[in-house]
Amino acid sequence: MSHALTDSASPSLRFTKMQGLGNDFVIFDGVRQRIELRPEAVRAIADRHFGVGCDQILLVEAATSPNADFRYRIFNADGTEVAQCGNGARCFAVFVRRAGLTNKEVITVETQSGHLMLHHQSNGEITVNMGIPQLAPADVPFRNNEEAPEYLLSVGDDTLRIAAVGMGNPHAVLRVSSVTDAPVATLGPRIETHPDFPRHCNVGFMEVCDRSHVQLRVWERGVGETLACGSNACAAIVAGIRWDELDHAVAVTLPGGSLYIEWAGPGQPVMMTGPAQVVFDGVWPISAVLGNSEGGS
Ligand SMILES: N[C@@H](CCC[C@H](N)C(=O)O)C(=O)O
Repeated sequence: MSHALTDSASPSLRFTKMQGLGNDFVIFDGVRQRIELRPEAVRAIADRHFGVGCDQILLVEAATSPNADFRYRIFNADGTEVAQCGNGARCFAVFVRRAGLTNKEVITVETQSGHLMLHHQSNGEITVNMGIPQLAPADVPFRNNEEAPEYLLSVGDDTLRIAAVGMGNPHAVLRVSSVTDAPVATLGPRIETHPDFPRHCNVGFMEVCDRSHVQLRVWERGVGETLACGSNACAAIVAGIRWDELDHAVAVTLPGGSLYIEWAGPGQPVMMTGPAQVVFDGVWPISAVLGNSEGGS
């Protein structure tokens, strides 16, 4: 039997639609349902016209290591599996408590980029320890011989100044004088797929308002422009601090709302605080992916 997406008990899967600053997710409980997500299933569910519609799908599973509470997997709308998602991490934290999978206030979760710690705050927001940023080019990964706060990147006839930062996933960050006029849709995909980023990258266009406030728009790898990207917001603040243009605690205004990011400096983890909200619960028919009414073959 070959399934694009399977559930041992029924031909449908329960999901919860959530959003963190408008970066939206379909979240599946893979602890209580047996789920295998293949790229064509991800694309069908994420489709905004023929599916549920989302930027990423999150699959919550039982932990595989004893020092974690859960494992969670992240899939971009184009079907690719990726290692990190800041807004998704906050939604995951709300999801597991609401689903009755845990009542802990501090949750440790395994991801492909390592363990993350998530703290529920008394005001309902979530703080995520996003880990220590990767600054060595090979770790981003980015093709350059030496580590530097800024690199030159040739894109067509232009030479851009960018930062390359790993947050468990790869990021480029550029300064712009105005996020409103930033060429996100034109330059974003060219930097995303630039050969100097061998695994492609998420691209942030950052306007520094003052040392404790920036505005940011993000072209996300595997999605396009989203209303917010938590991991790129972390990368942007790391870049801005390394350029000595920002203090160590910064408010980041994205099209979908604001995050608060703190970073003490190299070797220290980035802390991200922001909201996460449930939009609705739903049921996805497996036949919608398989193209038949049986839910299997
Ligand atoms: N929206 C996320 C990032 C999701 C993954 C990213 N598109 C990638 O391919 O690395 C966030 O909030 O961090």
